[in-house]
Amino acid sequence: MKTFEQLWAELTEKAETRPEGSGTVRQLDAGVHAIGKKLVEEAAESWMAAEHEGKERAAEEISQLLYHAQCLMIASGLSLDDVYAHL
Ligand SMILES: N=c1c2ncn([C@@H]3O[C@H](COP(=O)(O)OP(=O)(O)OP(=O)(O)O)[C@@H](O)[C@H]3O)c2ncn1[C@@H]1O[C@H](COP(=O)(O)O)[C@@H](O)[C@H]1O
Repeated sequence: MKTFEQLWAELTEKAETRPEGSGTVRQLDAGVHAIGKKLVEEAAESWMAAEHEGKERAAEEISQLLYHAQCLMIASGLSLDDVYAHL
């Protein structure tokens, strides 16, 4: 298990070091447009899971939504503080 901040630290490190076989590096290389599409897909899957598939599936889909939101932030050059400033 990891927190939002721990995942962020892991993903920003991967973006910098670009380890072989990292799905995150692949996502980032695909760019903002491709990541944005994935984010929307995960948002829809989160909605469907929450409405029809129960808590466990909803939690799983929402975790993927958060992962792709972080990828979009990194690909857009945003920091956590840039986003937290609006919360
Ligand atoms: N939390 C996640 C995470 N959530 C979602 N995903 C990606 O999102 C996909 C889920 O999308 P779908 O449900 O649509 O599944 P899919 O259709 O099989 O996926 P695609 O074919 O569309 O890629 C997964 O296949 C992963 O590619 C994630 N990929 C990585 N992480 C974490 O990110 C960290 C770094 O990962 P790597 O960069 O791969 O080392 C690790 O801690 C991972 O646990």
